[in-house]
This record gives sequence, C-alpha cells and structure tokens, in this order.
Amino acid sequence: MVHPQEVDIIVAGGGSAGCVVAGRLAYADPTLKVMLIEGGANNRDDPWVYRQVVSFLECSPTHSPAQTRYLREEHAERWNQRQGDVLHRHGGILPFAWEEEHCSLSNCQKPSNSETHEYDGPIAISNGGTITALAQDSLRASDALGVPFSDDIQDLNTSYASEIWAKYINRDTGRRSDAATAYLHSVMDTQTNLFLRTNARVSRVVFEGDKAVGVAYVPARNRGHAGQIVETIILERSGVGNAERLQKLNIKVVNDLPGVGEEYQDHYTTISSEIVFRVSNESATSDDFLRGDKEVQKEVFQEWALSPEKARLSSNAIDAGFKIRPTEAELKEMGPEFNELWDTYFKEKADKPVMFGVIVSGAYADHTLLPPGKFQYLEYPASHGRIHIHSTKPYVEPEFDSGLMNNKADFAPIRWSHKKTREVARRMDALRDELTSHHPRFHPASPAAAKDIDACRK
Ligand SMILES: Cc1cc2nc3c(=O)[nH]c(=O)nc-3n(C[C@H](O)[C@H](O)[C@H](O)COP(=O)(O)OP(=O)(O)OC[C@H]3O[C@@H](n4cnc5c(N)ncnc54)[C@H](O)[C@@H]3O)c2cc1C
Repeated sequence: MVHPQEVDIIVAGGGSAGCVVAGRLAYADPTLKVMLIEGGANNRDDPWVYRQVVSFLECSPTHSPAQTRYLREEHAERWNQRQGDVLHRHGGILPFAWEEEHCSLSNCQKPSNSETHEYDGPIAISNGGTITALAQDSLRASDALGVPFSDDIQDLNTSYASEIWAKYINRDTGRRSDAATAYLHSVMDTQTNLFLRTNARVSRVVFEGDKAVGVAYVPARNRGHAGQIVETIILERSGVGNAERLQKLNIKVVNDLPGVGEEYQDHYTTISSEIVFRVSNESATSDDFLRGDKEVQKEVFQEWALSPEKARLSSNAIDAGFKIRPTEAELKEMGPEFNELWDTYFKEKADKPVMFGVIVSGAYADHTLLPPGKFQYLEYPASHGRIHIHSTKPYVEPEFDSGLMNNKADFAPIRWSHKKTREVARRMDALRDELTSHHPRFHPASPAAAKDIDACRK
C-alpha cells in the first residue's frame, strides 16, 4: 500500500501500547489516517513469534552453543534478525475493561467465573496446549506449603494462591496472542486507513511552537537496541524533558519536564542462573528441544504442524505458578527496610502479591553447564532506574541504569521468595536435586558459596 505524505495521527513504536492505540483509533474512525512507525521488523504470520517455546528461546539471553548453532544453521535469516526487536512481540496487557465505552481487550479462555475477565476481545488467554505433570506436581507441593489452589489467580484480587498458569495463547489455534495480530493486522485487513512502516526508527517529534506536527525518522540499524524505552529517548530528542539536561546537548526546550526518563521500574526475575533443579528422568520437559536435539526438534515441529492447539510448542512451558505475601512471622525476619515498604505500600493492599513464582518445565539456560537430566526453575518479581540520551544523534544508544538492587528494601523479599520457591520445589515428587552450576561463583570457603544438596528422593 502506498503511504500518504500526511496522516492525522502518528504512533511511534509498535509495542503492546502502540498497537492498541493505533489499531483502536483507526478502527473507531475510518476517516482518520493513522500511521504506526516501528523500529523492528514486521511480525505478520511469523512462526518465530506465534509459536511460544520458539519465541521464548529466541528471547532468551542464555542460548547454549547448541541452541545458537541450531538457530544459525536452520534459520539463518531469522537469526540475523533476532537481535532486533520485532513489531509487537508481546501481548503484555492485563485483561481489563474500559468501563465507559466497553471495549474488550481480551478473550479469557481459561475456565473461570471471575467478572474481572472479558470474553470477546482479540487477545486470547488460556492454559496453552499442554500441561506438564510437573505443573500438577508443583501445585500439590504449593498446597503442602500452605498456598492453596485456585482456578484463577489473575482476577486482580487474589494474592495468595496457586493456579494452572494463564498464558497469552489462543487455545483453538495454539498460537501466541500478540498485540499486532490482534489490533493492527486485523484492522489493516479490513480498512485502508491504517499504515504501518517497519524497520524505521523515530528520532524526534517535530514541533511547531508547542504543537506536535510530525516525526523525523531514520532507517533502523544497530537493531540490537531498537527496543529501548521509546518515550524517553524520543521526547528528550524532541525538546521535552529536564531543561538543564537538554540545554547541555543544545536541544531547544519545548517543555521542561524533569521527570522524563526517571523512575524506570522493572521486576526482578530469578531464573535459570539461580534456581535450577534436576527432576526425574520420566518428567516431560522441553530441555531436549532447547538443547538442540535434532530428532526431538523435528518431532516437536511435526507435532505443531499436525495439531497446533495441543502441541508442546503451544506452550511456554510455564504451566503452574503462585502469588504470595509474607506472613506476620516471616515479616519479622525481613528487616527494617522491607518492613517500612510493607507498612507504606503492601499492608493495606490485600490484593498486591509481593512475589509470584512459576515452575518452568525446562531450563532456559546454557545447557553446556548442565549435566544431562531434566530441569525446572522458578521466578519472581520487584526497583528504580533511569534512561537519558547523551547525544542528539539517532543511532547513539542512550545511557541506561536499570536501578536493579539499588534499594535495600528489595533484598529481603528476594531472599524470602527464593526460599519459598525452593520450599515448593523440595516438596515436589519429581525433584531429584538442586544444582549450583549456574550460581554466581564464590570462593569455596565463603559462606555465600552454595552447595549442591543431595537428592531428596531417588
Ligand atoms: C521476556 C519478557 C516477558 C514478558 N512477559 C510478560 C507477561 O507475561 N505479561 C505481561 O503483562 N507483560 C510481560 N512482559 C512485559 C511486557 O512485554 C511490556 O510491559 C510491554 O510490552 C510494554 O509495552 P510498551 O508498548 O510500553 O513497550 P514495548 O512493547 O517495549 O514496545 C516498544 C516498541 O517500540 C519500538 N521502538 C523503540 N524505539 C523506537 C524508535 N525510536 N522508533 C520506532 N520504534 C521504536 C520497539 O521496537 C518496540 O516494538 C514481558 C517482557 C519481557 C521482555
């Protein structure tokens, strides 16, 4: 489609938010011309995006050499692209209703009676294609630890329970639900007022006085960092941000907003580097696939080709998980910093879990460091950083400080939740032992050094 020279609305960045905004606006008013400009590639019908385990593997920073070799050899073109971001990779949207003008975002396909969910939106949420026995085992173990099973902990109220984990997967097609397919491609298929420009990096907004009248963009390159925090970088290059900072770069100030680029927040995930367990050899996991076993990969891809809705690829291997808050007794052991945070933030908000943990039936980790066997790991969240430009040039990457671990209040809940997830794992029938191969290296005499524990059950 030929793109017009002028449009009414330009959306910069085709992530979850950009796709929803562009798609919904174009859909709501077909007389509006809307253009979305995205730094990454188009994901339309891309099997590397809509097959869950594959896309997870591609996102993983911890490819083993075997995985890397497989990706390079079998999917050279895609591998060359992988460092770049892809248009609207993630569903990334909590199911919620826009109350005033009811406009469903999600389609909950999980068995649930909760009124929080919607059932007629374009982002499908289900349990995925297959549920592993390890998931059931971990739910039972969670219950043994006092974390009860619930059919739905994604109702925005439950903060202490476990469930078969909800995923952005369409139960009927087995495909991952991504924002672009749901909001963008679907509108572009039926309307002619939505325009998509990919592989294009927006450098700044063009202002006339204080009115935004357009954007400047350059071809995307150095795609490894395309997916930075889009708003800050574009805003600062456009003259919106801390005036002092902007003036140092000779950028004309349009609006002095000191908060731009501050208060970056991300959640902690402790995954393969910390909590890897060996499970019984009978346990079904995705390790052989991730390890790059050719035969298994062939079998898994064939399975997908025949029945994607129940294939192993129609899952991200995260089949069960829980949300928890500390008990009164546990709070006493969690130190003054976290207790202050608890009192000011969590205490009165019974719907806020402090941590969530999931069991992953397979290690998204460097398999060369793992002895042969089967693994799973658990993860949990929680701090403030910042991002700012230090050059007006569009290809110069910004300064970024994730801020992780810069607040002592985060230490105690990380320790606490690490122990909790380990407690769950130790109660699982399938557990064989805990591995230290991916732990940080300490001097053997250091009290911080972890030790492999012997098998709990043989
Ligand atoms: C591995 C992983 C797992 C996650 N799992 C979940 C989950 O299960 N549930 C959940 O709710 N959330 C999850 N999230 C978080 C979720 O993906 C994000 O919160 C969400 O995507 C943020 O949406 P956004 O539109 O603000 O930004 P993004 O989705 O990051 O979109 C920004 C887009 O802008 C593009 N871009 C950047 N700079 C430019 C530029 N200058 N010009 C043009 N385009 C540009 C990028 O390529 C990108 O496509 C996960 C995130 C990660 C990384």
